[in-house]
Amino acid sequence: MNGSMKHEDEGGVQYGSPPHLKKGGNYIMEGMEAVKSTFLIFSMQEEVGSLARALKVLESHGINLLHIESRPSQRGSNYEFVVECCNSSGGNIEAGVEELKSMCKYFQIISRAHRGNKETVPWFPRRIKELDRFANQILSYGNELDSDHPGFTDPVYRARRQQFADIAYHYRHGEKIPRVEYTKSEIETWGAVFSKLTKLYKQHACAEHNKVFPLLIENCGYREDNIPQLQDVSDFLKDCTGFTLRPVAGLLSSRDFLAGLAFRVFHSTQYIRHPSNPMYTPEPDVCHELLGHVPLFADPNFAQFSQEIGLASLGAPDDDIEKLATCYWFTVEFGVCRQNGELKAYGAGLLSSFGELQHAMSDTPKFLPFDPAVTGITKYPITEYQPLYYVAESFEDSQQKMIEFAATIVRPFSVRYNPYTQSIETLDTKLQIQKLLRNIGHDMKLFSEAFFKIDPPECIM
Ligand SMILES: C[C@H](O)[C@H](O)[C@H]1CNc2nc(N)[nH]c(=O)c2N1
Ligand SMILES: N[C@@H](Cc1ccccc1)C(=O)O
Ligand SMILES: [Fe+2]
Repeated sequence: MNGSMKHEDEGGVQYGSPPHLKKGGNYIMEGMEAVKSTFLIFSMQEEVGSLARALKVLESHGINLLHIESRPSQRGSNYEFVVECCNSSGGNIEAGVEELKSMCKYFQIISRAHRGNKETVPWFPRRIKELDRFANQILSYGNELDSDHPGFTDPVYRARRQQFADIAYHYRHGEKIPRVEYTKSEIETWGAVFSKLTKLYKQHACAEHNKVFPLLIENCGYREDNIPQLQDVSDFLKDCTGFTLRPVAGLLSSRDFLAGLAFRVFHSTQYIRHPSNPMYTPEPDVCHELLGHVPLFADPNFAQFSQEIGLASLGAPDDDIEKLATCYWFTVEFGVCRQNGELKAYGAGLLSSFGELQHAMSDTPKFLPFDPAVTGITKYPITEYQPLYYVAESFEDSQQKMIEFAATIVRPFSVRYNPYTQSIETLDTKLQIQKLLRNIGHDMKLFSEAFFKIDPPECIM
């Protein structure tokens, strides 16, 4: 990966803390935090000339303004302002904030630099476009990840990876994902993975995965001799569940990755694993995303489940993100469930690695029942087969338990995704809740109308 992109040790949370990772090399810590800007979201008591007055206050404290926007407020007052600022020129954000706060009806601070500051909510994207900010916040080999990976020392492979990284860095929300012409050797690697896995799926994949897979063959060019294009897969998912793909250069921090899910956006790598070891790779690659994850994102229940996990993560404290990410790891990435009395794989990391799938379906590893309270604090390795898997009673059961666990995360507000504006609404006023109730009223009316049109009324579930 780009050698100039250093990830500093921010003293961040240890995610998973596998023992073989270097110190400071947290698996999925809080990204690079390239720009530690702070977002102030507020509405003023007096409307006339209010933004100008607010900006004057900030300027008088020497605060650098990076971006300003005004929108109709969802909270009932006329306008809401969002000001992105930073301290870099020796200004004093704290003092500026104190003064501004006293003039405001509503005031919230979100910041990447939230640690140790009780009043600051960890930064999260509020509009889908803000996912563009994740582009260069990835973890890379030689830094956070072990460098004993064959692809790390192969200069041809490194150069190719750089091309893919460039696509991801330059990608902006709303653009088509660039099509890639894969080389003969890359297609061979894909072919080896594809043919081996599709044979194993029949016996070892969960029913949900097996159900969707033929659709991907029909619609998205899933074939042994073809690596599907991310844009085609994204278009297909959009039709099924509204999920879309975004190219990403590598592993994102848990916080960023989960935030994408809140918008029904899945960050997908586009490069393929090193040809020396098709049966297992320690990093996500296009095989992992397309064969492991994508089939389930086409399932409406799973899509909703994923979005709920994403929404639960927004603005959550670091230790909750860590638990959520660990549960995500042991379910969506490496989950095993019981179907008709047999163990089946539903985790994407199993469904994309024929080495680990066979390992997981043997009696070598340990199996324990999935329980978020226990699972959420379990340590796990990331660059080798899992020694332990958590077994769900069913696929639905693990989703249900995860949702219940997510509900225990404490935040001063609730969040809701508005699909029309593709933005996150934080719900913290009566007016917003009244509006929500009105919407539910409309839905109920539609529901009863439709119900009575069905003659004779059939079972509605
Ligand atoms: C949320 C949890 O940490 C999970 O394993 C994430 C982390 N970051 C990621 N980043 C990318 N690009 N792809 C992934 O599948 C993941 N998985
Ligand atoms: N080990 C998986 C890829 C992966 C890496 C890291 C996390 C999850 C999955 C494979 O070989 O397909
Ligand atoms: Fe994954």
